[in-house]
Amino acid sequence: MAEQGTGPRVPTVIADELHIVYRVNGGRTGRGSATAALSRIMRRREERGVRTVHAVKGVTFTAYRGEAIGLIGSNGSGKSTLLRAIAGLLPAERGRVYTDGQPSLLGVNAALMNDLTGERNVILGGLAMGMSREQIKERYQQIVDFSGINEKGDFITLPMRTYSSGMAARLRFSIAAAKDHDVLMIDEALATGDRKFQKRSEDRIRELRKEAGTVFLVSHNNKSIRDTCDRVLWLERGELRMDGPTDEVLKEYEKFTGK
Ligand SMILES: Nc1ncnc2c1ncn2[C@@H]1O[C@H](COP(=O)(O)OP(=O)(O)OP(=O)(O)O)[C@@H](O)[C@H]1O
Repeated sequence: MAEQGTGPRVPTVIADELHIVYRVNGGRTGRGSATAALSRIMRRREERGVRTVHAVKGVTFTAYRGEAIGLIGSNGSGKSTLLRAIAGLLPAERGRVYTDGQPSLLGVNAALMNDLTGERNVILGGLAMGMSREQIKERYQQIVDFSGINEKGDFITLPMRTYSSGMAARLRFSIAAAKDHDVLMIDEALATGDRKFQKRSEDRIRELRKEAGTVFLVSHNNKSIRDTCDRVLWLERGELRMDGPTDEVLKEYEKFTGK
């Protein structure tokens, strides 16, 4: 847990017995192998209805100001779903999420516009985060420098669709990191950057924590989690399997994954 100096610990996110269920209409694929088609015919009655995916099952935890919390677990274990629920983008089926302020979710799919230039996207992203035009103007150069987008030429004036996935992820992270957040949630953003950029982002995450926010980081990179987080939540099949100090949880997780 984070060392918070003096004073009581301030909760920023509370998940209380949280359940998230997706509902998928029909769920028929329309295409696929002959076996898939056959099993579709056999199951067609059930498939006409709504199918459900119970992605988060009874998760309970409290996050405090100043903590950087890693979210780990196998593919499909519910990490992104949990973050989306904390951000208020998905309704709870049962249970509740309480947050202090509006959490910002920075995902690899964060909504920037591919046809706009990097420059315009910095403005768009800044406005979307609630910054004023003046604040964006003030921090514009800092955002571009942090992203390193212009290190290999004047890319910031080109449309984002011309960026590699790593470059786009760097710009998204840089925009989000320019603001001080009460609760910042980062979904795999660091995984796509190169090592030098990862280092820079990790330093910025540490700074954001010092500025008294809470940071959540979803990553399959145990090193990133180790270098950045002091606490880890491990989800498996939608259930919270472990919640504790990074070293303890990663030790068990590495046993589980056989690393
Ligand atoms: N929009 C959706 N509609 C229906 N089911 C979904 C949707 N998004 C995710 N799921 C399902 O919810 C479960 C949890 O998915 P989620 O994306 O939260 O996992 P994750 O731990 O972030 O996975 P990964 O590590 O692969 O990114 C999975 O079974 C997935 O198939």
